[in-house]
Amino acid sequence: MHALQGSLFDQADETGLGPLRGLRRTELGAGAWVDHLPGWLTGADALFERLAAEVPWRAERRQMYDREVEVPRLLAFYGEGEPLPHPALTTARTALSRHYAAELGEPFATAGLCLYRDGRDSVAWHGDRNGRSATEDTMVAIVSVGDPRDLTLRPRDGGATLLRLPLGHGDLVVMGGSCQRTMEHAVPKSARAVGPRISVQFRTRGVR
Ligand SMILES: O=C(O)CCC(=O)C(=O)O
Ligand SMILES: [Fe+2]
Repeated sequence: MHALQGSLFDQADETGLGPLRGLRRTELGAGAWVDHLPGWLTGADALFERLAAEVPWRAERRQMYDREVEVPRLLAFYGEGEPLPHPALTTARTALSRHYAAELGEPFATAGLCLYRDGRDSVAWHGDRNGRSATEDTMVAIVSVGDPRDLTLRPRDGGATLLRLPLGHGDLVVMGGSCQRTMEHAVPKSARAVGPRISVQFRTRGVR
């Protein structure tokens, strides 16, 4: 289940991290920004396979008006202090906490994981606004492995999509500043035939 089709290029056995100095920032206005670094991870195939096989993925249901619907992706969550499901994720979190220490003022603490099984899985427009992120600046750092999917961003108070970032195998994206309050993000469904993708979101304490 959820196996990678072998179409991806990165066959290194060990998952590793490149330097973060290649990060490029895009300002979105109103204090929101996005940092992007394609191909941060090497050996991303190995990470994908381990996560797909070993994370206790959960299907969730949510109330939508008068009916209960299946959330269109599988989920897992690792709270503060819980061991992460792959050592490369621990290394990644440490590297991100160090890189952003001065600007963020606190470490990344939790990891949310999503598994998009195919192009029908998605996440609808939203901000990660549960907790302090509803009122304070924060950062959400996302590591993406598996088939590429677009992350789209638009202003929360209306308006067209400002940015469409193709997130590929081993890529890093960081949403920062006011992004969770002033912008919304989504991973739209794809009509193309796409294989599975796993997203790992690192957040600070008290932010979901
Ligand atoms: O799949 C992604 O990279 C985004 C997931 C997301 O926005 C969320 O879980 O809050
Ligand atoms: Fe989100």
